[in-house]
Amino acid sequence: MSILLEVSGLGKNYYKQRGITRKKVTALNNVSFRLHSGKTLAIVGETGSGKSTLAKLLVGIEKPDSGIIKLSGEQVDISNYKKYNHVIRFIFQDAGRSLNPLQKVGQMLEDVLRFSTILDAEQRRVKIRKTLKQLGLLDEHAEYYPHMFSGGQLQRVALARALILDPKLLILDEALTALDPSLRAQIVNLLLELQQQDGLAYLLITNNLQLVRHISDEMLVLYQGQAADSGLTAEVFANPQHDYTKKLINSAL
Ligand SMILES: Nc1ncnc2c1ncn2[C@@H]1O[C@H](COP(=O)(O)OP(=O)(O)OP(=O)(O)O)[C@@H](O)[C@H]1O
Repeated sequence: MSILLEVSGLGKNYYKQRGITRKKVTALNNVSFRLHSGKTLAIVGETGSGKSTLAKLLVGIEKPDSGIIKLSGEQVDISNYKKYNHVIRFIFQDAGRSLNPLQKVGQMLEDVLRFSTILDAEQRRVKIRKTLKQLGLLDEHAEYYPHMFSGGQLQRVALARALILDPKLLILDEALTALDPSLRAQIVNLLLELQQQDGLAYLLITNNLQLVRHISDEMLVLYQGQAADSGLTAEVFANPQHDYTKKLINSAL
């Protein structure tokens, strides 16, 4: 499998105003990793360790202060949103509930295609039907508003919006956390199927270590913005190096 995403020396600082002084917060410091096509990398770490900052840098919501991001071997300026938003898509926690309540699902998907592709109206219609089907939804769901779906279906709609552009990488930032266990299992199976069919890569941000163990090939543990441990998931679980990772894994056993 080829290297899809290569991140080297990524760094990001924020500045918080405290009265008349500005306090520097280093959210990420010199973080590097690689993700191969068709594989899953889990990012874990305590609250404030920089996980969401990493996701925001990878989808261009924030700009890094240092470091290089390469996609398929080519250095990219990911903040060129229109150029890369079909390659890297993301869904956040409670993604289903962040859908526009006044917009039918078909229209929402249509807008994504109109904004980011050159497909004509008929091609867009076919693509919407195909994507709904791929996610176990029906043609008629295109006419539904978000409130007409169950929680699990809503998560599928959010996935449809993320996947309709045939991305190579999907970032799931705590996207499965709010689901109840049986629903989560359904969505995880769906994600694994899609990965096998299409060679999608996932960057899974979560503190659910069972999930990490179940679906990730590799993991990166962030601690205070830095990589504390990284490597094959089974190896990190078997032989954690950093004290924080040891504690984290012990608490999950
Ligand atoms: N926009 C911002 N302005 C100032 N500080 C920020 C901003 N966003 C994040 N930070 C700070 O950067 C650090 C990393 O935050 P981040 O949200 O990436 O952590 P996280 O690991 O995703 O945490 P959580 O699991 O709670 O979501 C924290 O100290 C946070 O307070």
